[in-house]
Amino acid sequence: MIEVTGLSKRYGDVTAVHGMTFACAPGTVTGFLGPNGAGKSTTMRMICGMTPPTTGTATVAGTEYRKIANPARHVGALLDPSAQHGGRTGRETLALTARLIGVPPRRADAMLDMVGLAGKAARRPVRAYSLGMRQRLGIAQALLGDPSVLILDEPANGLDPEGIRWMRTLLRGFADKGGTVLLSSHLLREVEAVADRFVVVARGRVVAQGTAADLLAGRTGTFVRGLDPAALGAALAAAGLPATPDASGAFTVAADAARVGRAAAAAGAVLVELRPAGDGLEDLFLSLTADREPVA
Ligand SMILES: Nc1ncnc2c1ncn2[C@@H]1O[C@H](COP(=O)(O)OP(=O)(O)OP(=O)(O)O)[C@@H](O)[C@H]1O
Repeated sequence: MIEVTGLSKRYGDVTAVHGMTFACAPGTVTGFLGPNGAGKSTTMRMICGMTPPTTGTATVAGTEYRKIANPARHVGALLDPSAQHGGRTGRETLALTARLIGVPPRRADAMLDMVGLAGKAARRPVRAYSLGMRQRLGIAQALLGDPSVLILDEPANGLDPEGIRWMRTLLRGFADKGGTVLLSSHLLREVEAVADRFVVVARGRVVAQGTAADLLAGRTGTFVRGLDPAALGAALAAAGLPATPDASGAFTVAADAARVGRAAAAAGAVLVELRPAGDGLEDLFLSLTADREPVA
């Protein structure tokens, strides 16, 4: 469980994070979404005890990160893949961490294998790694202590489509076994397929949170296009359905698809398109985060 309560961070006159409150439950993946500069990294750094909050609290399993004994055994974090020492090989990096956190060295090899960095890749210095390889190494490092919580800042950066799919499967499996995952991204499509819940942030504040269904509740409607726009417009009007035409002659109707379809059928209007209105998660995310100016 991750609990963030009234968390704020000011840097001089910039408020990077402003009164954020949210929680991530075991068994779930939470997508932490927001445009560049929204305050995601700062929040994750505060949860992981790397940046002190100005006000508010962040706890993992009820305890502040800094007060957890051997935190890597409870919380796996990937906050900055470029922070790894470039002169060490992937294997040395993990072996060193394994020793520091008290896990057997063979677990380092198992993790390298799991993230696809076994063999030759493990023996190359990290400075020769691509960003995607660094992300994989960072994920291996985060998992090394067999934690129950994962906090990953933009882990999909630098991963190819196969790598992104691999990561999704890994995170889903982790959560399905009872783990808690907080996963940030500035791109909805990177987290949409794996997240159970979303915390959407903009300008340092939480602007929406919940499941996709929660976020989209009340934003329903039906998009409909007829072969003859005038005939369809007349059919919708005759059925008393409120319809807004667009420039192409299609309509967004404040009614479900069945009612719209029936109205068209009753008037003999031929439909060429009938679907939920285009107010999907992506549109919602863009409209919630449209203004990218940070709060001063
Ligand atoms: N150490 C710092 N000193 C001053 N300002 C900072 C510092 N760290 C972050 N900020 C500012 O805080 C705001 C939030 O930054 P943060 O990196 O948390 O956003 P983000 O959502 O993670 O964005 P990105 O996706 O670009 O990393 C930005 O305006 C940033 O410039």
